[in-house]
Amino acid sequence: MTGKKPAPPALDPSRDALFLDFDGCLVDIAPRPDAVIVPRDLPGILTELSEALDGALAVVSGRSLHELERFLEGFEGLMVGSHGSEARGMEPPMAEAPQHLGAVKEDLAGFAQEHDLIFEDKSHGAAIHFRSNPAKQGQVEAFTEALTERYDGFMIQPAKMAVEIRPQGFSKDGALAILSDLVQFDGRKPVYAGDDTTDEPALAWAEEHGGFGIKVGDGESVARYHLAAPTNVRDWLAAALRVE
Ligand SMILES: O=P(O)(O)OC[C@H]1O[C@H](O[C@H]2O[C@H](CO)[C@@H](O)[C@H](O)[C@H]2O)[C@H](O)[C@@H](O)[C@@H]1O
Repeated sequence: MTGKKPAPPALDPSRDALFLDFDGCLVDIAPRPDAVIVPRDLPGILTELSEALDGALAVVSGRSLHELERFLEGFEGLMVGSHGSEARGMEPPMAEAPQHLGAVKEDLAGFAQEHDLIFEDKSHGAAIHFRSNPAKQGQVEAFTEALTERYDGFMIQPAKMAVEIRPQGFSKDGALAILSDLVQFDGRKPVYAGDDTTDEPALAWAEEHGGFGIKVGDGESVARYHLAAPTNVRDWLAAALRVE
């Protein structure tokens, strides 16, 4: 169990590279995607840390890039969105929105409306959230599965009380590999913090590339370290600045 795993060692800004998931890692999970509460000092902490790491810090999220930019307004550092297909501060992994995206969104939005569920419109995909009615999970899964069979180039991304449809061929660990080729990451030890199954390949990537992973919250993980909640992650980040 992750609960038995230790807390991570202090971040070393002179040697580490830091990759941070957003939902469930930097901010608490909320009842709806638009209801997350971003602590006022978070963009400032990320900015200071990014400077301390000479730019070797990136937020890596399943969120659309424009949503991340809105939530973290004031932080101008590296960001990867849409589960690795969008980025700011590096070459965007996916140059254009996927073909058939409009049709996929239209079908998903219609399904969500019909079943009184939340539809999340995303830059390269979309999500249906069933947190308000978990009994709908099976229907959401069947519908989204059928959509990915109808439209080439998309895949299912299971999420916390949601199912997402996103483009094939992109991933958070793939984004870490691209980021690591940037000069500011050269020779640094990758440290990745994340809470969800979507973060596991990136946590594994950090472990396999000389660094370590930090699993946030409950659940099995390949990460060797553990923090219980986003507040503990933010404390860990702030502690690294106090040492500076
Ligand atoms: O990669 P992440 O930064 O962890 O983003 C993953 C998905 O997070 C969001 O959904 C989740 O958080 C919501 C707000 O707390 C919550 O209401 C929902 O149930 C969770 O699944 C976001 O809406 C997605 O777009 C992200 O891909």
